Amino acid sequence: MTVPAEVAEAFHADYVPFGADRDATLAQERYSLDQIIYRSKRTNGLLEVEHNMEALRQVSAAEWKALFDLRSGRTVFPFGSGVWSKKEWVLPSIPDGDVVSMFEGNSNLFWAERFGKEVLGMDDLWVKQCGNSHTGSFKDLGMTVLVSQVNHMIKSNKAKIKAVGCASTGDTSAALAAYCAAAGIPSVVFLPADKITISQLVQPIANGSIVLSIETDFDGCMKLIQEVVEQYPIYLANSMNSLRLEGQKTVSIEIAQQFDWQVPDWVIVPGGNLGNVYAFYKGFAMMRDLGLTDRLPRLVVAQSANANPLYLAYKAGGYKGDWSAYAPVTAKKTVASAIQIGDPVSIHRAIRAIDETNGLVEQATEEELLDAAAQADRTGMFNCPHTGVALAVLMKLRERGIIGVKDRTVVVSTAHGLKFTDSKVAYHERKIQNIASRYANDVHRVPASAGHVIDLLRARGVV
Ligand SMILES: Cc1ncc(COP(=O)(O)O)c(C=O)c1O
Ligand SMILES: N[C@@H](CCOP(=O)(O)O)C(=O)O
Repeated sequence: MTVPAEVAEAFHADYVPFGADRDATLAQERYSLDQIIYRSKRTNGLLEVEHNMEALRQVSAAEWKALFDLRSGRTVFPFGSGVWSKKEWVLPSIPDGDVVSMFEGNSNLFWAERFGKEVLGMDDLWVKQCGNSHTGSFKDLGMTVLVSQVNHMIKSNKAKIKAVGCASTGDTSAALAAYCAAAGIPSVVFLPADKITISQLVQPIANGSIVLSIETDFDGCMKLIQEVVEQYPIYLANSMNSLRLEGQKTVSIEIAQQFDWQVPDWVIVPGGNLGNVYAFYKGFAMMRDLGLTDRLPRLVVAQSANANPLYLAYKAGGYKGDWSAYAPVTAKKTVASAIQIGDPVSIHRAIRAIDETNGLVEQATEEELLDAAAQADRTGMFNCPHTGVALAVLMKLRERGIIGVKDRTVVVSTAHGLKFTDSKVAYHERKIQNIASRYANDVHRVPASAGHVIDLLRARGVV
């Protein structure tokens, strides 16, 4: 299956202000993706990548499904990538040769059979393993798109870019560093000093980034990078840049694809800077609008109780559509360090995603998220703390009967647990203050004698 050239010619995307689909006056403002611009000149709000949907409708839903199914997971560059298998819906105009891809996406949709059945009484629970990827988090999905576009702009002399930069709690920086290194483009990462894990820190170091450890928190780094990119030829790689979301939205398309083009009832996404939940919404909405699916799932944002500005606004009225109480917070320390964010850049995008999907917001305390991650690990997963937040939220929503026994539910695992071993080890060693470590598993140190070994195994009931 190929798209006829005369149809493909019309595929095109531009930047428009966020909200332009609802306000015709905003829709008049429009920029090429080859321009360096992150905010609307009129509203100062964020931008949105808008596709020529009429052109995409010239291909039927059945043809799109067949095309995506044919390409995914194969070796033809760049279409074997989970992201680039949907190239026409992502960056239709970029030449294939300018794409910087590590064949990201196509991640496992894990059937959480034991956790679902034994802990929650559910048999249709799935975990989308976005951390099983090149740099160990979902950020690869967005970064392949952003760095490809930068590569294209540099190669075709369309813009003056000397480096690509981001503020990061550790995962965006890892992805940026790797994709830039692959393309031979310099990168700069702004990291909050002592607030990311050692495994995350070593990633941009190894990939040759300029690594800044800044004496502030993530929100402080985010403000700084915005100041710097305004004045110098450094291109911004945070999800504030809507190119990132074009890649991240493909994960919802991939989930539907993995369910033979069925939409789940619920998708639970850990939220920090809040770009990802909007990317999920965009992907699901695009599939529905092009007729591949017939509905949207209900999206749940799962926040750490120590970094919960969206949750507070939801409780204060967001649940009935009144978000006026929203205010940034100062994020407190959480083991879910990648979502230790108090002033999320994509707040309005997240609100849109929740309102449009009849979604909701819930939070998890440190103990709840650590226990949930450990309990699920006992059934074969190896969860990062952010996935722990999403799992703890799922447990709460099940207990309250909001998520039903039969509901098809997807928990989004956003990073690999191996990037967060410090807190996992501390949990099992019962070394986290005020945490009971109810699901801790001890390491048994024994003398090197068969007698001691057998005594231990007997005590544990396995001999
Ligand atoms: C592992 C992990 N989970 C979840 C998130 C939250 O994603 P978002 O910032 O798009 O809400 C991030 C980054 O913010 C992350 O690195
Ligand atoms: N968790 C993120 C925070 C920045 O998010 P972004 O999606 O806006 O880049 C990280 O890993 O840095």
